[in-house]
Amino acid sequence: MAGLVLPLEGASHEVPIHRDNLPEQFFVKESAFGSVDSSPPLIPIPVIDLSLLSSESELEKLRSALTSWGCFQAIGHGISSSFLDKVREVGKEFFSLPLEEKQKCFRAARDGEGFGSDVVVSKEQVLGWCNRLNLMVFPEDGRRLNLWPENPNDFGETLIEYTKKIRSVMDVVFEATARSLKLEEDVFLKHFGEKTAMVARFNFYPPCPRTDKVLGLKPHSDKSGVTVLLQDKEVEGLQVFKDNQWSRVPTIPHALVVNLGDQMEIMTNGVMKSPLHRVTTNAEKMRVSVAMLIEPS
Ligand SMILES: O=C(O)CCC(=O)C(=O)O
Ligand SMILES: [Fe+2]
Repeated sequence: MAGLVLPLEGASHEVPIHRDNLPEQFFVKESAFGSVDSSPPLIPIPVIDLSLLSSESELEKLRSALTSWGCFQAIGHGISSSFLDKVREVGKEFFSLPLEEKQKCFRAARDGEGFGSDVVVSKEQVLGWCNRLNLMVFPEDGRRLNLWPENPNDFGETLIEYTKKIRSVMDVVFEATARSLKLEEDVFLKHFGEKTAMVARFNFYPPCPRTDKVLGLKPHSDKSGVTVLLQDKEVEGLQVFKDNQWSRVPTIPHALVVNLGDQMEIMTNGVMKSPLHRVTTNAEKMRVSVAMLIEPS
């Protein structure tokens, strides 16, 4: 529902929202997954150097990460830090445009693509403090360019370049994942080939006046095969649920967070995990992340 973009826009540009008048729909109810401000310990998710995956020890780290956490921070992926900065930057530039400009990319009701906040399906629904821009980036003939921002003017070329680079990174990860499980090297690659669907999701979390009650994204697992996430360079927020507690995912500016989605958990009969994760809010700073959701064909 496009109109719901407005309260969040107000927080960053227009009518300031005060602690006392935040709509209740944003308040998280207590759940089995603990409260919002549970100050989780910083148990870092594993870090895997993709350039070392020819070694047995790094491969074993990968296997252990995917079967216990279902996610890891990938370094040594070959994408330059300056290009990762550029990807974050075009996202930030788009989100900081006036609402009239962003409206050109608005998501229509019942459409998954375009710019907007949570799709509202029930009155009871708790809303996330997040605006998102979803765009299909692969296959090429699936791109709906009318929803792609024209401003900043290098948005499109940057996203296309990023898509290519993420596809190459994923080829390495899929091949190594298969080897780590002692399976045929192409067992995953052949499910994520030419017919793979890839969606880019730019998440934008404005500063929030009630960090104690409101989440950027509620606990969820991704429905994708695999998600590759570029976190904000400075502002932390992502948390992963493991062993009955939330762990913070520290920001490593040049790393990509790889997390498995439900379809990989199903394809591997639960040997690999699709982790539950959530995003907290920040009172002073906005946060941007860019998720690439990769679906098996
Ligand atoms: O913003 C983040 O760190 C996580 C985003 C996420 O979980 C998602 O887009 O599904
Ligand atoms: Fe997610």
